[in-house]
Amino acid sequence: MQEYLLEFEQVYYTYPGSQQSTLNGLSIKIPAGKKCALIGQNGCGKTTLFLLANGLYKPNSGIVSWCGKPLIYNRQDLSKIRQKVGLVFQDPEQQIVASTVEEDISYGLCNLGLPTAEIKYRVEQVLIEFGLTKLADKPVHHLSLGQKKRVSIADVMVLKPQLLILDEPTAYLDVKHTRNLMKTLKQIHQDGNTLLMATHDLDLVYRWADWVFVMDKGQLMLEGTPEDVFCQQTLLEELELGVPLIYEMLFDGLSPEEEIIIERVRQRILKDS
Ligand SMILES: Nc1ncnc2c1ncn2[C@@H]1O[C@H](COP(=O)(O)OP(=O)(O)OP(=O)(O)O)[C@@H](O)[C@H]1O
Repeated sequence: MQEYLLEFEQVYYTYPGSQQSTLNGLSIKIPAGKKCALIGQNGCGKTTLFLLANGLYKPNSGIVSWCGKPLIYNRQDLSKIRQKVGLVFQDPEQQIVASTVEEDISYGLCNLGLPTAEIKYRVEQVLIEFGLTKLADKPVHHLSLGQKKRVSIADVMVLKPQLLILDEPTAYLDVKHTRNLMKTLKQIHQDGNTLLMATHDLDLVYRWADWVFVMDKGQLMLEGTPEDVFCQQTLLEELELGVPLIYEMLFDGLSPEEEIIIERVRQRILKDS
């Protein structure tokens, strides 16, 4: 039976001072062990969902649960949920707090009050895993954007979250750094973690995700495997989201011969992902 890590049930959220609610009865369940993608227009509420997911914001009404238990908004429980739900912001500058890479990665562990030897061990492991050992003593503000993104994921992964949430992780990255990042995420998933990524890159969603959520105006409109979701061309066009390039071609009225070739390409994309 499918287990769910994080669940939102009829969640409403309005930013203080705002006239309009951002989440409008959002119900969504994040399945354990999957690579989930979250798509939706700018401003539909993806980042807001993430900020409620790890307890940074509290719903005005509705329930946010972790492994079937509603979150309790006290200091102790929030500290626990923030270890289980790791949130990587779109802009690494929002996340990086210390002056060197090593200090930055150890920051969260120091806050947890772990023994020095354990902090040292875990930081060393993560530096190796993320290929950051050579950069350990480097000032963070000397790093490239791709390196900063890697550090911001390492900052979160060192806390061993069960669910890693990434807000547009490939934004502004070039092809090489996007590929490296996707390799890193593949490894994180193979290590048994659940991933939830917001992105506007539908081709990436098609290649990478095994479950897709579609949001609009603070609500969940559609969910399913990439194949099931991207078949819903009419709805996706209504939501002004479009479809991955390969589906655009398939929907484009191909000749039977062309259809066979595109279908082969589609199978190849899925095989390589
Ligand atoms: N601090 C805030 N105060 C008031 N309104 C906010 C605040 N942060 C976000 N909003 C509003 O909430 C809505 C949802 O924003 P959110 O950042 O969650 O969208 P998003 O789906 O992540 O967008 P994008 O794809 O552009 O990142 C937008 O209308 C935004 O203007």
